[in-house]
Amino acid sequence: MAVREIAPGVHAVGAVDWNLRLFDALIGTPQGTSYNAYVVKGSEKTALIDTVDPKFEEDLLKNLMRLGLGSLDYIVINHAEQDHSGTLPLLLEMFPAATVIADEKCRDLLLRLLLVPEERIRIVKDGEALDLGGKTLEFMVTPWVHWPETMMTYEREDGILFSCDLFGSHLATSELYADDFMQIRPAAKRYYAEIMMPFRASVRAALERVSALDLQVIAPSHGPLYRNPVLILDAYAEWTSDAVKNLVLIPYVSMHGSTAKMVSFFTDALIERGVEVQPYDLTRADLGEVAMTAVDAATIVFAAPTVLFGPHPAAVHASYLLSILRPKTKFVSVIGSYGWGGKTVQHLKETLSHLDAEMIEPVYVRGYPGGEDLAALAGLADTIVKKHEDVVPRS
Ligand SMILES: Cc1cc2nc3c(=O)[nH]c(=O)nc-3n(C[C@H](O)[C@H](O)[C@H](O)COP(=O)(O)O)c2cc1C
Repeated sequence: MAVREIAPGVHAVGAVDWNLRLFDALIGTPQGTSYNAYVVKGSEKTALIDTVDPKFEEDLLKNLMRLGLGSLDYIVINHAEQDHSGTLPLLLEMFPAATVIADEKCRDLLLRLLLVPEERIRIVKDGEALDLGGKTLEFMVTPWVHWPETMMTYEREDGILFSCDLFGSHLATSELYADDFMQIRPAAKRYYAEIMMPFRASVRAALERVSALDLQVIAPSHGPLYRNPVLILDAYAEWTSDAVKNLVLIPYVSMHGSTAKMVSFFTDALIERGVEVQPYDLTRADLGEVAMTAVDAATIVFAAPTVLFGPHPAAVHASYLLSILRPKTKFVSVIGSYGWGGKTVQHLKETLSHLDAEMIEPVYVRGYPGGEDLAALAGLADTIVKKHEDVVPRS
């Protein structure tokens, strides 16, 4: 990514990863990503805010050269994850006078993850400020806005918040700003679902602090920047709120069509009752989209057949992933088909019990669903409608 000016003396110097398709060896990134880093140059001192994934160290170094930076006084590390901190060891070699600025927990992680020499790190506390000469950096320690050590940096004079992973999106684009928010929104929501959703309470607390700032620009560490911050702040307020939609998410898998028949009937039954439904066939679904739907869904119903005495492995993977992403879903249930016996329902119930959601009695049937089985599914749809009446505001 070319060097871009955000305000006088403040530049974006990060890199775009156009081709990344899997992040953390776990989540799909169909639109690539970027690793954003920023230079803030005061009249006295110069700071680099975050670095880039080590795969892109050359891009960062070139950008620093293009800015004509002969020296760096500070390298602020908001987050110790290697996609933001990984180039630090090289930078410390190249800029021997630079001091690393980090909070205490980040210091501990930098020592362990990157073997950074302890004497190069200066610890800052929440609310502490660093004067670069006409540019003041204020540090906001926001634990569990992804990892335990996460921090944000606010540049007071220009009203720029370097929010690190908060408000990020995995989106490779040549645009510096997310001016067309509706175009960016799905990528921002996907990022929230995959990265931030497990920490909804901490994110909400951070959101309150951020909303009180005089904000001109939000500059996250992935994806485009926001120079109209209210749009992303409003979206986050909605996603992190307790409100759910009249929506049922159905992740399902079926080998020979019995569970698929149940899903098809159940989907229609919910639609007929005025409930929005989103089924995903787990053999081909993008789990990022499943997670995005889980951001709003009042109910999740897992649908899986029994394979070797337990749930089909595709359902094991997806249910475990959803249980650790911790959506605000209020109700869960299980449907599916078996041949002779096993522990599918117990297994999925146990996994889904990690969500703070009420379990509605599963409908688990032997073989291909007959009339009574379909009636039981219609009953489940009726129950869901009633449950939703209590938690979904009427429009
Ligand atoms: C590889 C394989 C393993 C199976 N293991 C079990 C099992 O351990 N217990 C059981 O009750 N049924 C088992 N079944 C039978 C299926 O659960 C049953 O046929 C079910 O109706 C399949 O649902 P589906 O058509 O949605 O795939 C197995 C089927 C297959 C293909």
